[in-house]
Amino acid sequence: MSPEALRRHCTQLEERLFWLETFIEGARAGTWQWNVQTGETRFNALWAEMVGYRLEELEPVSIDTWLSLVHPDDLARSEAALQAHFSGQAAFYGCDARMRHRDGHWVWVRDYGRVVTRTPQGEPEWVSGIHIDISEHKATEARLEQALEDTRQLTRTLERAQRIGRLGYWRASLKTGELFWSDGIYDLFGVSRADFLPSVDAFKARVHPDDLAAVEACEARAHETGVFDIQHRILRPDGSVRWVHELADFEPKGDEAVLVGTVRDITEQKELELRLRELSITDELTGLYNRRYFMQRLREAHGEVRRLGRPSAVLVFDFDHFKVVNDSHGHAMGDQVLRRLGRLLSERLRRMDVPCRLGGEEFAILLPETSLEGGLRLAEDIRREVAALAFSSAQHERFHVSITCGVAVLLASDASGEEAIQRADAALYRGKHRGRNRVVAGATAATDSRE
Ligand SMILES: Nc1nc2c(ncn2[C@@H]2O[C@H](COP(=O)(O)OP(=O)(O)OP(=O)(O)O)[C@@H](O)[C@H]2O)c(=O)[nH]1
Repeated sequence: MSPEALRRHCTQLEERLFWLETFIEGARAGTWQWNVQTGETRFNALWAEMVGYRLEELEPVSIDTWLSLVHPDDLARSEAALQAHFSGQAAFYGCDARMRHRDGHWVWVRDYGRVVTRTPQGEPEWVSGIHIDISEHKATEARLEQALEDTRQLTRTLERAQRIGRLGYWRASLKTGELFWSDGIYDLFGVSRADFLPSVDAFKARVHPDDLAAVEACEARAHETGVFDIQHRILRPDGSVRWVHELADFEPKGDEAVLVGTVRDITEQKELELRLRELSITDELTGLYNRRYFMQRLREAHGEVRRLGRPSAVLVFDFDHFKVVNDSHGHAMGDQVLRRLGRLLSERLRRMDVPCRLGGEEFAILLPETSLEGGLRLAEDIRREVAALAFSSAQHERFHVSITCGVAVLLASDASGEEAIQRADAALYRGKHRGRNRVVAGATAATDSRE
């Protein structure tokens, strides 16, 4: 090489060295070189600075300098990474390790390196690498990990609390129909995460058909009131029915209508509530409605007659000579007769009819959408069927019973529904006088002549 070429080459080398140093400084990288065979080691000033020393203070440096500063728990990892590289398994050596700072705290370094020369036998000889201080990054990572763990813990607590409270939470986009369910809701709906993809439509398909209109009305109302609050039934795939309470409000998100809410299993509470309601309107002995409920329905029916002209009839009847039944066959037998009548009425009347035990051995039936003629026909049927019942006393004596029944219709001109009861009662009284076991029509505006 000519002296001129040599000078150019040297200048180029110097230039490259200069730039290399700027890269290293810019990266705040500590550099190391290590002769694996002799243990000779070289560090740059930044390597020492990273752990709070000036390079001179660490002299004489060797591989032991590194070994004395690295965290004992990280040594094995570093050793394994080195071996992986030496054996050719890994193209580079790379390991995160802690080094003790002069102040006593630990500095996290990312350590990269690679074999530069090998012995004629192929053993690694010179290895070089760099240290980058990643303490800040590690601290952020630790904070993130802690935050993640806190979130996991919170989620576990939330899920547990929800399980205990039989509560699930959901998020529905009414615009796209997308729906998110928490785990608890899958259990509540009796479906598995694997086979069921929640969506607003899929949810509605699980709502009890009788409650769907109410759920949709509640959804429509929610757009105005901002609140979605409804109790309804759901049908599970196994055919069972559960009651749920949904409570939600809107979360404004772009132009999407997003409802966020909770769902709670209230089946037991609802069944108890329905049972209590049933008990509060039922006569214990006969299973028919009680007087209080009957009067309430009578008021409603009277309102409908007035407002809509919808006709309703009432039957009032009691047993004939019931005292004799009690006296001859015992009070328990009398009760049995009353229960049998309860069964007969429950079996033969329409769902909309309201049979009730007014008290003692006196009964009434409200027949919505029924004329006087219709009421009289039904009363006659019941009278006949009661008369056909055969009872057998404890002493095996067979006996029959009969009823006398008064029938009246609710009139728009009545001040209250009770006036119809009074007319039916008056007809019943006349029936008793005429010899019992009969049906008598009460007065109506059109049939006053029957009085
Ligand atoms: N076993 C039983 N008897 C009852 C019950 N409530 C009322 N009674 C009886 O029903 C009878 C009603 O008697 P009365 O009002 O004189 O009427 P009745 O004997 O049916 O005679 P008429 O109605 O005039 O045909 C009384 O003996 C009551 O004790 C009840 O819950 N169970």
